[in-house]
Amino acid sequence: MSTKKRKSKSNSKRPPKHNPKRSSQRASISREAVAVALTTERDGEIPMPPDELEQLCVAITERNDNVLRMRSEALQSAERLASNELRTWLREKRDARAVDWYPTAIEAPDDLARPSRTIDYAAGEFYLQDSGSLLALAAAQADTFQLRGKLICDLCAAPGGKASGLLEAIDEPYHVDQSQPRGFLLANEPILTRIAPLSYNLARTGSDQYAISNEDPESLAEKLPGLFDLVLVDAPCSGQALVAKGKQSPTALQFTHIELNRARQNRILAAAEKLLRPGGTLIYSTCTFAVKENEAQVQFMIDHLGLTPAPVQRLAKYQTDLLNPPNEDVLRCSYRLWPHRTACAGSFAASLAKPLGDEPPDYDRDRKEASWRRSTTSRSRDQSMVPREAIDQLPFLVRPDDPRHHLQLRDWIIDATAPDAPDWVQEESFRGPEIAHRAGSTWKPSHASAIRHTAAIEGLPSIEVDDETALKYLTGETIPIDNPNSPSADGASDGASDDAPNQTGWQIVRHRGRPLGWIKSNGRIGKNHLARHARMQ
Ligand SMILES: C[S@@+](CC[C@H](N)C(=O)[O-])C[C@H]1O[C@@H](n2cnc3c(N)ncnc32)[C@H](O)[C@@H]1O
Repeated sequence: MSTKKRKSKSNSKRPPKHNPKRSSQRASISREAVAVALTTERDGEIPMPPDELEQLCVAITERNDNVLRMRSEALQSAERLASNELRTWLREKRDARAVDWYPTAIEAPDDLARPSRTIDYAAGEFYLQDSGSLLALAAAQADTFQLRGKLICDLCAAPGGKASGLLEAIDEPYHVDQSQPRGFLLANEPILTRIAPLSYNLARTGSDQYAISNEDPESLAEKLPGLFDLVLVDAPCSGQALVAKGKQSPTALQFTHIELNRARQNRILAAAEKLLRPGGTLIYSTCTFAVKENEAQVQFMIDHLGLTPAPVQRLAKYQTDLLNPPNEDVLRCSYRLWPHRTACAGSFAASLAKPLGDEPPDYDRDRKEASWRRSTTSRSRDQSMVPREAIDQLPFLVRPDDPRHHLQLRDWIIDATAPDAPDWVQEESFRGPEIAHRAGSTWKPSHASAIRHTAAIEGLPSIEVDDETALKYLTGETIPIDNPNSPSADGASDGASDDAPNQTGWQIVRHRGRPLGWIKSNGRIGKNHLARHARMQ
């Protein structure tokens, strides 16, 4: 962990340095192609000075290190972290490394070589992402307490970089202070194969205040019109900012590609407007540079969807000036991060509001009439769907009578929906946080059920491990069970006497009280059941 690593800085306080070793595709992106992408019309003027355009063409192929978007609990008490490097940075030098537009994210300390290979990362203390993608979260004010208790829809959510930030924003304050209202997030992703990473990233937050849907935006808007306080459209786009990551080819700069994306974005935005309650906020973002997919879409929302600009004061210095001809309404609620100015991959975000109508729907009612207060008929019907074998095999986990969740069976997966989830989560059969699944004839606890917030896993069998054992576990190894008196998460002894046999069966591995995943113990060793995608590579 202490190996020195050269980092390119992603904070606007430090302008990027050109690193030729990182410019693998540099030769394949021409200044002309970027220029076309930046014009609103095929033959329009290039709205950026030529020398700046040149800098952009170089920067577009540079790689930047991801930053650490910290969980608020970690920021409040750095002591809970295992990494000395991170603890020191958070205690003493956090401001110097904070991302300018999203101060609860920091650049990785130089002496923390691979943040993704730390116990703290496995324990969900931070999420790694390009600092550019934090622009949309900043526009949504996800690093303040303004979103707590809100009902939010992330319409294009996979793999969940922004959805997990929104989920923390609506729910984490509750876990720090339980008098705070709880919010709820619907994370929608129309492409089925992208749901698994989305589920994992949402589960990592430890929250159960979410559901996942796999719908086309238009059909979702028909089911849930006028409900949400905030809708995020982090749209599929030509992805010009992803060229350096190798996730997009330079064809992302072609006119036809941009045009196809623009048309798709129009449809998604129209659905997003329908999902919003009057007075609600729409955050639109992309990771592309084309004006047609950015400022021109904001113009579309104002002209055709009746939305109004909702400027975000703190982002004023990132306000865009690229529109030809300029339109004040568009420019004052639209923000850009440029890779040649800030050393992130580059991104766009805009904030708009839906005007208040005459009769705002009583969206609060949906949340208040939560599932655990609803009629016993629907509750017992859903709970009875849980197979008897699942309850018999995992009696400590699959408990239909537990008021802390509402169980649902789907495709041999048992979800545990939050008790105060809105009714439509069950009615529409959206997926919730997974607690168990069937493999062959055996029911197994799911990874997500181990890594929930401490209150949700209270009372479940667990074993506390030291740094060395935690690292072993995270790389997929079997671990020794040699400490029957190890403290459980709340610091209490597990009650075993010196000569008592070690616990057997399913147990949650915890490090400093923070859950990491499951093992199955035979009393001497713990067989590793950490989900493959959660392992350190
Ligand atoms: C830019 S990515 C979203 C990234 C995500 N918000 C994050 O922060 O991790 C766009 C997502 O939109 C999804 N998508 C593709 N077509 C869509 C459509 N017609 N409607 C909504 N989403 C779509 C893609 O599958 C992709 O997961």
